[in-house]
Order: sequence, then structure tokens, then C-alpha cells
Amino acid sequence: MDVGIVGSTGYGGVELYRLLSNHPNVDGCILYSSSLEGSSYAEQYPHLSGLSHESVKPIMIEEMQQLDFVFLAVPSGVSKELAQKLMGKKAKVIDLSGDLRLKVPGEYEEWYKGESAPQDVLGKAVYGLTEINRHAIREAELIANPGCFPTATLLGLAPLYQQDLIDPHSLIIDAKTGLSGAGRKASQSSHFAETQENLRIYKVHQHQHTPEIEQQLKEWSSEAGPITFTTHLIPMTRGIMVTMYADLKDSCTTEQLHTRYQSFYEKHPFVRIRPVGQFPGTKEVFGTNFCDLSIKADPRTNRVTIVSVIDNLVKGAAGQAVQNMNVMLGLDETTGLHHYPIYP
Ligand SMILES: NC(=O)C1=CN([C@@H]2O[C@H](COP(=O)(O)OP(=O)(O)OC[C@H]3O[C@@H](n4cnc5c(N)ncnc54)[C@H](OP(=O)(O)O)[C@@H]3O)[C@@H](O)[C@H]2O)C=CC1
Ligand SMILES: CC(=O)N[C@@H](CCC(=O)OP(=O)(O)O)C(=O)O
Repeated sequence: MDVGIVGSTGYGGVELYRLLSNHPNVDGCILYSSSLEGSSYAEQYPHLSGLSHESVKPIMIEEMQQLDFVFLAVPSGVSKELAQKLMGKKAKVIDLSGDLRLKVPGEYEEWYKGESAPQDVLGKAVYGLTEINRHAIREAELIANPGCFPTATLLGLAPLYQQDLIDPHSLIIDAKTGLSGAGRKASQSSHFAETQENLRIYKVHQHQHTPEIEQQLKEWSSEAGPITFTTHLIPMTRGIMVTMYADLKDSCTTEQLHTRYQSFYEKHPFVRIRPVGQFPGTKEVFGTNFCDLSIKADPRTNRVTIVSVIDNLVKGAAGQAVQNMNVMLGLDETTGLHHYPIYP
């Protein structure tokens, strides 16, 4: 099977290359770039010296259409045009950007400040949160791979929403991310001198993942409304921790909630429910496709705290994209994704 990566010189692209070049069903992994065509990939990424002999090609739509899978690891705004050109051909397309996730008219324009993808493209795109949408993903030709924060958040909340255990109006979502989430093109906000020894809140009440989370919560609960979601930048390379707080509808013990989470995720190899009283750190999923979850009820306040950690570049981007490819191919969804976390 031959696959292509567009935006191969970015962080999402190089992470896709790491995973796909070790995938047993992938014979050829073709690298496309809008900026570095002709150069060798190992020149661009010296950590691949002696390992990668690929050179980077210009974007070639007709060639890409004939591949088995094309992964779009380009910025929002760019993906929708490529997806449109690739649609209806041989290649199945997995888009890592935010272009194809929002279905409610007007929301993309409001949060991404650009024109939305055409309706026929949006209509074909299946939301690729694998654990929740596996059946639709299996039949899909075009996947809108979820955002990194929505992945961690929605996996943390799914059992509570689907089992009607919390009051949606009380929900607060507090997220922290490493710097690679901002992509390779370092901006002022990811400058070493601005970020080292610093903790910053950003995009307050304006984060583009807000409507993506709301869209899924509304599918789960008619009571779901606007959410409070805040993001913080912390001085580490990879990793996301999302801490969520909500009022329980009825009193519940930690042990009862823990049992519900365990049975909800029983058949999902990448979601690990931590033992009662143990909370995950981002390092414990580093470099892997795991999402680790903990839950604890507070009998004093009748609130619950949920903690979810992922590696933003793996479960939050490239890893989930490969997991989705596996589902679309009818393979075991862990194929090519059997990594232990890098620790310490
Ligand atoms: N970083 C993360 O943790 C996550 C990222 N994402 C999404 O994945 C996508 C890729 O992100 P990431 O790799 O981090 O970003 P980077 O900025 O690291 O890479 C994006 C790449 O896209 C290509 N590109 C940029 N502009 C254009 C253009 N006008 N036309 C064609 N290609 C272009 C460039 O590659 P080249 O020069 O080779 O063409 C660039 O290196 C984005 O949509 C991002 O939002 C989603 C979840 C998590
Ligand atoms: C640290 C940092 O800036 N992270 C980015 C991650 C978002 C992203 O990857 O963009 P999509 O909308 O395509 O999912 C952010 O918070 O905007």
C-alpha cells in the first residue's frame, strides 16, 4: 500500500512519517512539500540521517489521487482545497487540520476566520474520534481528524455524558499544552525567552477547538450548551493535560465512576483508565497513542474531577490518523502503533 504525506516538513508530517514508515502494511511513504521540493528529508530532519533516503516532492494532485491514503498535515485554510481536489478518487484522505470538523453553518467562519469548506466536502467528512465513531470511520473516504484538545477532552467526558451523570451547565475545561502543538514555525509566543520558566493562558474564550467540543457534547446530551474552555502553554515539547470539573447529578463514589469508565473503555486499547487514586502525567503517554484517564468524585462538593493526558502529536494528531487508517482498512487498530512511552 502506498501513502502520501502533504506538509511533510511540519511536526505533524514528520510524526506521520515516523509512524507510517514503520507500519507493516505501508510499502511506500511519499513525502510532499510546498516549500522544500527536491531536498532530502534527512537534510531537513537530521535525526533521520542514515534512516531516511526519501526526497521531498512538490504537491502533485494527480499522483496523490492514485495513492491508497493521503494525509493532509497542512494548516487549516489550506487543507479544504486539497481535500476537495482529492475527493472521489482512489485515495482515501485523512485531514489533520480543523477545516472539515465543524458542521454547523457559520461556525468555521466565526472561529477560524476564513471561508468554510464547500458543503459537499463537509458532508463526506467523518469525524475521526476513533473510540466514539469507529463504525462510521470504517466506511469513510474522508476523515476530519479531531483536534488535540478535543481528543483529550471528549475521551475524558464521553462516559459522563453518554450516561447522563453530570450537569452540563456546570462543566469547566482547563487545558495545558506543550509547544509543539503550535507547529514548527515558531512564532513570538513560542520563543524560548518567552516560554521557558513561564506559564501562559492564551486564546481566552476564543479557542477554535471550543465549537468542536461543543458540537460533540450536543450530540451526546440535549442539555449541553456553551462551554468554558481555557488553554495554557507550558514549557515542554509534547503533551496535553486536560482537567475537567462538573457537578454530579446524583451522588456517586469514585469507585462507582471508576467502574463505569473501565467498562466504557473496555474494548478500546488506547484508552487506559488509571487505578483509583492515581493520576497520569503527560510523560506517561509521551510518544504513544494512549489517552490516560483518571476520575475522582468529591463528596464535599458533589463535583467530579476528570484528568486526561495525551501526546498532542500522536493521539492528538498523527497517531489517531494512523489508528483511523487501520480502522478504514479493517486492520487491528493498534497496527503500527505498539509503542511504549519514552520514559523518563
Ligand atoms: N502540532 C500538533 O500538535 C497538532 C497539529 N494539528 C494540525 O495538523 C496540521 C499540521 O500541523 P503541524 O505539523 O503542527 O504544523 P507545522 O507548522 O509544523 O507544519 C505545517 C506544514 O504545512 C505546510 N504548509 C504550510 N503552508 C502551506 C501552504 N500554504 N500550502 C501547502 N502547504 C503548506 C508546510 O509544510 P511544507 O513546507 O512541507 O509544505 C508546513 O511545514 C495543522 O492543520 C494543525 O492545526 C492537529 C492536531 C495537533
Ligand atoms: C500550542 C498551540 O498553539 N496549540 C494549538 C493547537 C491547535 C491545532 O493543532 O490546530 P487545529 O485547529 O488544526 O486542531 C492551539 O492551541 O491553537
